[in-house]
Amino acid sequence: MSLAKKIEDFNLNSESAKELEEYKDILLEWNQKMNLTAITKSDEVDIKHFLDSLSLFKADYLNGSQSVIDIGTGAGFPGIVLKVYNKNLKITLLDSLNKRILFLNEVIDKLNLKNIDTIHGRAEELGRKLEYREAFDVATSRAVANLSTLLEYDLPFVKVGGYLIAMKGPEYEVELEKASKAIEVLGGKLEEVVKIDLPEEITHYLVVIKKIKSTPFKYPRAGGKPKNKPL
Ligand SMILES: C[S@@+](CC[C@H](N)C(=O)[O-])C[C@H]1O[C@@H](n2cnc3c(N)ncnc32)[C@H](O)[C@@H]1O
Repeated sequence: MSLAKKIEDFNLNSESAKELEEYKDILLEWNQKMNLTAITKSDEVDIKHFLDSLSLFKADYLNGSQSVIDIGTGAGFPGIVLKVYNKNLKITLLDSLNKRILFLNEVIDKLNLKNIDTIHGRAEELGRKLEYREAFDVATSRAVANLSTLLEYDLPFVKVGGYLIAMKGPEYEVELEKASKAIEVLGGKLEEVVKIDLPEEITHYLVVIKKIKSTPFKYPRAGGKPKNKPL
């Protein structure tokens, strides 16, 4: 099945489809020299990286010109794919591993993407900086941390009235239960959970948290606490 066929639901235009093919070529080439993804078959990249990232458009939060920060973006999932699909989005890609940032800069350059930045650093440190604090309409993360930890990493970046969209597997229900205190303390409210069915019987969930009040300044906590001692 071609990429175009698999993603026909999304009405991807030919320019975006070409960009995704080029992105895949760069990803698989760089992946031979550095560890960017465990997914190395072209077809698998289409489904598990591209289609999965595009699934964020199934929820109605990214169809305008929102500012979006993708926290723990790794090789650019979902952030680069969001930009390729909706050129109006203002995207910031954040990751704590500099070699991944170098890769992302190369992709941005080769695909000639505009209005997209990269930041190298740890979410729990950058989220305390005024220039990033409550500066984004939407934060996204896939495969970065359990939900309680993720809330402390991501919600400080989100404007009041904005959203965190966490891409999760079937374990999301247990994570949500454990995260009820973190959601409240950090200024969030569960908005909805969107079920995503991908080919090959893969099911994912978008856990959407709305930011309803400012995150208290003592969060995110220092010293690895968000990860080691989740709220
Ligand atoms: C398993 S990878 C997932 C990458 C990508 N989101 C994906 O789904 O393919 C997790 C990424 O999060 C980054 N990361 C983990 N903790 C982080 C933190 N506290 N701040 C920033 N980046 C972090 C790692 O460097 C890594 O690139």
